Amino acid sequence: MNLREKYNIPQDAVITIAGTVGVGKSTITNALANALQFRTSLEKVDNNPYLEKFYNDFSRWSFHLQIYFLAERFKEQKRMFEYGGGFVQDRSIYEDTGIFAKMHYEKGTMSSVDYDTYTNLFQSMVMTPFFPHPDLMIYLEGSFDDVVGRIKERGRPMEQQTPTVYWEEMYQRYTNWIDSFNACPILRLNINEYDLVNDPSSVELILKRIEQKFHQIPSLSRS
Ligand SMILES: Nc1ncnc2c1ncn2[C@@H]1O[C@H](COP(=O)(O)OP(=O)(O)O)[C@@H](O)[C@H]1O
Ligand SMILES: Nc1ncnc2c1ncn2[C@H]1C[C@H](O)[C@@H](COP(=O)(O)O)O1
Repeated sequence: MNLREKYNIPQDAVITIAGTVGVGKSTITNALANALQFRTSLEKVDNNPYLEKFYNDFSRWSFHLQIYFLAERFKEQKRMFEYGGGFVQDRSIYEDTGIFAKMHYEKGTMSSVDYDTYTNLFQSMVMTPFFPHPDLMIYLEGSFDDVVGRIKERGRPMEQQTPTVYWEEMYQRYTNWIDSFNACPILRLNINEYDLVNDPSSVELILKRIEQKFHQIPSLSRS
């Protein structure tokens, strides 16, 4: 019996991983997909033509970057549902608008015209009854110091040069955003509850939590 069967996780499930930058989404995405024999939908940082420019000049590039991310995530969304599920996704599409676009608009690094254009596009593409939502969102949370420690340890130059207040603002926004998120069921996971880097077998603790969550919600407990 494989781990997916052991923990009664449907083979067509789509699980999305949410949480602030550096909290550990990519790490858990790969570990869960590997354990479940699911495909991954990864956020590609290296080939992003706007990301570095954006970190150098938020005002100049924030709109371009949001449009780019929206297009990429929408393509990925389509791919996941065309395959008939069986995916773990690194970051949900909801964070782009609920966290990033909103934050840049409210902080003055995206104009109101650009923000309106972006949110109209987002709403007509995503927030419609025709858009399939994930079966489960795993929301990763941890202390701000741990998260910033991980950003430093990972060492992406564009993130190192970004002032800590940027990560603080984002961290606060995530904390508020998740409390009112309701587009799909949520499993909250504290990053101190598992350690995929030093103890790969801790993926089973996470699978157990997913199984319990799927059981609590009748619409998720298909097999
Ligand atoms: N359980 C863990 N313990 C220690 N370090 C971790 C753990 N999970 C992830 N990391 C490290 O934290 C950094 C950020 O993780 P990553 O998965 O890239 O985060 P995200 O995708 O959320 O930005 C990486 O250097 C990664 O190796
Ligand atoms: N929608 C976004 N707007 C601005 N920046 C974003 C967005 N989505 C991701 N990012 C940035 C944040 C990080 O620097 C990289 C990758 O994110 P990570 O949380 O490390 O996977 O892209």
